[in-house]
This record gives sequence, C-alpha cells and structure tokens, in this order.
Amino acid sequence: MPEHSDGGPIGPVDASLVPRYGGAPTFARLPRLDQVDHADVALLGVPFDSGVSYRPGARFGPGHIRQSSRLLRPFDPALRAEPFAEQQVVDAGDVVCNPFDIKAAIDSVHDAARDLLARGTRVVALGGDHTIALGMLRAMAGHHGPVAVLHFDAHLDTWETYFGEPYTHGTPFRRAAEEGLLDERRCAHVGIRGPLYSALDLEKDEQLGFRVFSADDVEAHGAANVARGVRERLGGGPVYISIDIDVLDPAHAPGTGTPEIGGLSSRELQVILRALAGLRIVGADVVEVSPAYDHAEISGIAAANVAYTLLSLLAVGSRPAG
Ligand SMILES: N=C(N)NCCCC(=O)O
Ligand SMILES: [Zn+2]
Ligand SMILES: [Zn+2]
Repeated sequence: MPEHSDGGPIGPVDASLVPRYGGAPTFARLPRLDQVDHADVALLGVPFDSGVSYRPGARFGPGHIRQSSRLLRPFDPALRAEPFAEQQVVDAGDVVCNPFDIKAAIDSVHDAARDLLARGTRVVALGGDHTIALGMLRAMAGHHGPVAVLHFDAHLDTWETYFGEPYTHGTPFRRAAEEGLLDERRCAHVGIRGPLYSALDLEKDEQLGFRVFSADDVEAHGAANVARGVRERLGGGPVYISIDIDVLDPAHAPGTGTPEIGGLSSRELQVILRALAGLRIVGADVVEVSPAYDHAEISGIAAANVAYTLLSLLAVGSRPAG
C-alpha cells in the first residue's frame, strides 16, 4: 500500500523502503483511484491502437509507460514542485476500449474522462494512439466549453480521412474542430516536420485555427523562444495538452508508430513544457508509445517523465495565487 503522509495526499510507495522494481504496477507506484476518498488528478490508461496508419502496438503503451515510471522521484527541481504531495494523484486503471469499433472506443474514453471531471478529478490519459484525443477533447469541452489545444507532434493530425474513415490517429483534431470543441483563436502545434500529402495540408490546418511552431522553428529560435510564442498564443483560458511521443526525434523515442527524423530532443520538449507553468491546464494526454519498437525503455522513460512534468504543471497551476 502506498504511503500516507500525515493526512495529506497518499503518495507513491517510498523507494527507500520498497525496491522500485517491485510493488504495485500503477503509474509511479501511486495509489489506485479506489484507494482514495478524492483524487485531484488521475492517470488514465487507454490501451487502444485501432486508429493507426502504420506500425501498431500503442495499445501496449499504458503498461509500458507505467513500468517506465518506477524511477520517478517525489520532488521536481525544475518546477520546484512536489506533484504527488501538493495534490492527490492516482492511477485510474485502463479504459475498456473496443478494439473493433473505433467510434465506440472514443465514446468509452469520453465517458471515463467525463465521469472523472464530474468528480473534480483532472485527467492525464496515457495512450494508446492519437485517436483517443478526440474522446478526451469531447469530455474537456463538455465540462469547460471550447478549449485551446497545445499539440506536440511531428504530424498535424488534422487530415480529413484515411480509407474514407473519419476516426483515425491522423484526424482527431479536424474532427474536434468540426465538433466545435476547440477555441480556434488559441490552438497550436509544436514540433511539426516531415513530408506532407500536399501544400494544402498546412493551409487547411491554419483554417481550423492552428498555429504551427515547427521543429525547424525550435532549431532556429531555440526552445525557450518558441515557448514564449506558444504561451502568447495560448493566452489565459483553458488549455488541453496533447503530446504525441513522436514529437521527439526517433533517437529520443524510437518506440512509436510513425517516426519522423529531425525531431525535438527530450531536453527541448522539457524546456517548452516547463515554460508553461501557470497556464490553466484542464487535461492532457501522452500518446503513440509503441513498446515493441522501443529499445532500453527510451520512449517509455521519456513518456513517463513527460507525464511527470504534466503533473508538476498541474500542481503549480492549482496553487493559490500570490
Ligand atoms: N498521430 C500520429 N502519430 N501519426 C499520424 C500519421 C498519419 C499518417 O500516417 O499520415
Ligand atoms: Zn505523430
Ligand atoms: Zn499524433
């Protein structure tokens, strides 16, 4: 059982008392949702990858990210945060997603996130392929109204259809825009690169309300300057952060389904994420980790640490002002 610290949040199992390679397989060895009275934040596994266009396997992402989260420690020096002590964080287990019915799977993600939000619990989803962001965004907009999306990815994911199918991992943000879930004045992609289908892809993407901060922009201007531009774009309203692990260069995250060269380093991603402290983050996801293509847990550890930074940002953002 995880540690209770004098009536405050129940944190992870103490790694100085119980070896971190043993114990419960929850994210960071945190308590499960059913072990606490109230959760401020839940990690929610979404083992689903029926929306992929190339390499499969992201359905095994949640388990892999949890396994790779065992080395996380309680204090985040970069943000001067204690993400597990300042708020009650739990592992809410996995959504039951139908692998043969994509629409039904998106509904299941929506229902699970909606129910957590209704109980005052913010959600960080661990995918799964990028299709699942649509279910998350439906829940976010249902609760908060249209939200800004800050989307880290090599890919736009605003394409129209694949094989005539509207619900895939290359199309969630187009569907979300069509459904009115997004505040189109405040959305942005970070890390875009690689070949497109046509020059029109970028024009259509812009019409949906996205501003592109490309991987080349990060190289030319530096991560800190890009982060400043991103913050300006996002403004003060609710923000949903969606992180496709393929935003990282394949050297920094080989375990993914549609890798593209010339990506961000894990360091650059950390710099940009940490610069978001203080924004009104209402939810997030980390998607597209496909463990069969991973080596030495490189991608799993990147994803686990990115999720940790998201938890720190949520802790910092919910501190009383002043
Ligand atoms: N969401 C991710 N990772 N990839 C989308 C790529 C869609 C394509 O194959 O064109
Ligand atoms: Zn991608
Ligand atoms: Zn994606």
